[in-house]
Amino acid sequence: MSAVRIKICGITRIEDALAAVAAGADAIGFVFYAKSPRAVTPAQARSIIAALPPFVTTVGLFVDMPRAELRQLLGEVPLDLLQFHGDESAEDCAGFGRPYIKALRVKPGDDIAAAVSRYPEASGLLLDTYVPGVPGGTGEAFDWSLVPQDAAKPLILAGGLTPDNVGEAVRQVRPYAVDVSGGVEAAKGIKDAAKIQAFIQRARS
Ligand SMILES: O=C(O)c1ccccc1N[C@@H]1O[C@H](COP(=O)(O)O)[C@@H](O)[C@H]1O
Repeated sequence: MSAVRIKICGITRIEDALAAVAAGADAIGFVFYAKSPRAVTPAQARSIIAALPPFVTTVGLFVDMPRAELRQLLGEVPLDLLQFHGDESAEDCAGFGRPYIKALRVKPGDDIAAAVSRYPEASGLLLDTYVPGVPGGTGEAFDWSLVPQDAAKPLILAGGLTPDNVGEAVRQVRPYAVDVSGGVEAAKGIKDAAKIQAFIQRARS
């Protein structure tokens, strides 16, 4: 089995992006959702991306952004992959000329395999925790036993992951990738380089 891929999300500063890459992250994520404490402007994201070395996937996170606004943003920021984290349908996610992943917010009793089948064009599905009224970035984990072992798409595990629980999460779920935001922060929107290092080392050990 290949090594689990790792995305560090909610990057707002060049130094945090470089710390993530130096620690071995495969992807970094930018939150384009104004209500998030980790929100960045297109200009901020562009200047962080300009500082990156090659072969780092840049991901833009959106929550029900109007199509015209998203199209304009994609003309301004060189994003490799789109992460739809709201109530977008498969049609809402398509037609932007970029691969995408769709976040599913998981709650007890959910049939994740059935939800995956609703997004046949997605590159993968990201599993986050359902918390009423909050689209994501809650720092809460869900019941990992709900994750199917034979999903039709690569699964990215998210929601409340930390350096302390990511090793067990990877052992139990065997996801394609893991995604973290709050678990590697010193404060909202500010990453902690030591936590990023510990997270990546434990995810892959
Ligand atoms: O990070 C945010 O503020 C955010 C806002 C709106 C939607 C998603 C958001 N973050 C994503 O949520 C998951 C889990 O985050 P955490 O590790 O539990 O803090 C992750 O994919 C973040 O990218």
